[in-house]
Amino acid sequence: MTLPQPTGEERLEQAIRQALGRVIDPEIRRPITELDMIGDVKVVDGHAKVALRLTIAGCPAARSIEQQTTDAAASVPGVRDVTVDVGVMTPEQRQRLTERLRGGKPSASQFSPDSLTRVIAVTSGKGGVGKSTVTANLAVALAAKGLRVGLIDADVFGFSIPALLGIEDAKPTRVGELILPPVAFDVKTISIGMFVESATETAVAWRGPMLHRTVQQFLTDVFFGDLDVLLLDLPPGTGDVAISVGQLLPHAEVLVVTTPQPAAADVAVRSGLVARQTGQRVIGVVENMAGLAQPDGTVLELFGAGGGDETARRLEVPLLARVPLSVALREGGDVGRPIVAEGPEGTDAGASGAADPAGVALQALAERIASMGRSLRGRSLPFSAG
Ligand SMILES: Nc1ncnc2c1ncn2[C@@H]1O[C@H](COP(=O)(O)OP(=O)(O)OP(=O)(O)O)[C@@H](O)[C@H]1O
Repeated sequence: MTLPQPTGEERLEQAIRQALGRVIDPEIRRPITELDMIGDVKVVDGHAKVALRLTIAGCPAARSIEQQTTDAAASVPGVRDVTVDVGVMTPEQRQRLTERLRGGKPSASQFSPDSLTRVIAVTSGKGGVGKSTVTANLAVALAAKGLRVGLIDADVFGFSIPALLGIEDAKPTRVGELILPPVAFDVKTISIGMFVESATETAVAWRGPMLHRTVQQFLTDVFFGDLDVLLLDLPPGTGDVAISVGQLLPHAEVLVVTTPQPAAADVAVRSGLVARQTGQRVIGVVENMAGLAQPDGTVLELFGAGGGDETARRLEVPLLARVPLSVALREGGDVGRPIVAEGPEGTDAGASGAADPAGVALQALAERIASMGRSLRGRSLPFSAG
């Protein structure tokens, strides 16, 4: 028996589907063919017609997906021109997609102790010590090393992460019950700030249970996909969010950011101790705003010295980095371009030819954290008895 051979046009249609497998949805970060976003593909006399189903109407990535679909189909030899019919998924198709993305599991935290993702919460005793700046740079530096990184900005009092990453106007896309986090510098980012109506409306007035539900929702309904590292920028101090995160992510590792001021060590130590009480493991301390090198070679210790060492000593953990005061670091934050995104050349201080010491220290911090591997505490290990 001979099987019917595909016609030339059927072969072209298959080749187009294959080429479309290279188009990645920028928010979900999977090939559009895997997401059932491609419907019929037809070729007649070299004219290709591709049905593209967007996840939602008004999808912010629509233009780019349509263009990439056209380009991919047009790249197939034998295709003369391409028409892309853009439509939107039906509610049933969207439901199937969200189920698939959840891996068939019911709505539950994606970051249970058994997940393969390292969860690192960044905390500080008080505000303004540069916790968000350190977190944003750490996330971008880890992503630049090829790790898959997610970042939750849970700092209700000063959700500064979107601005630090240059996405202050980004709004997450909703696909059914799933929320797709905006991506900046390869970091999937979600922030409480993306859910308040205007910059002047703040979430500060939110009460504990509402904050708890929001953090819980971030962990269940935001589609992060497979991550190597999830960073959380906590509000300063030991308030409701820190406690909720402690309850929801008891296996998280904790990084404490403090300044060199010895007097700040008390509150920094306290934030580490509260994290510890919920079962989390403090992995180290970062001293930020350390001495500023002067042109004459001296170091200006604007905020004193010793706070990082003191905090690390009292928490019995290593001081992982000392990040100096840096105009370039502050400016990078102001324009939404983290200093580590510039790479070693970008942190170049110009005339002196020396890389910016804050950028170097943050890169080294990322290096050190990546090399620590993930904690296996609280995780059930595979056991084989034979
Ligand atoms: N090493 C540094 N050198 C110079 N400026 C810095 C440094 N670290 C942070 N800053 C600046 O200090 C200010 C406060 O930083 P940031 O918002 O990161 O602090 P924070 O601890 O997250 O504050 P909060 O928790 O209160 O929101 C910002 O303007 C930031 O650019």
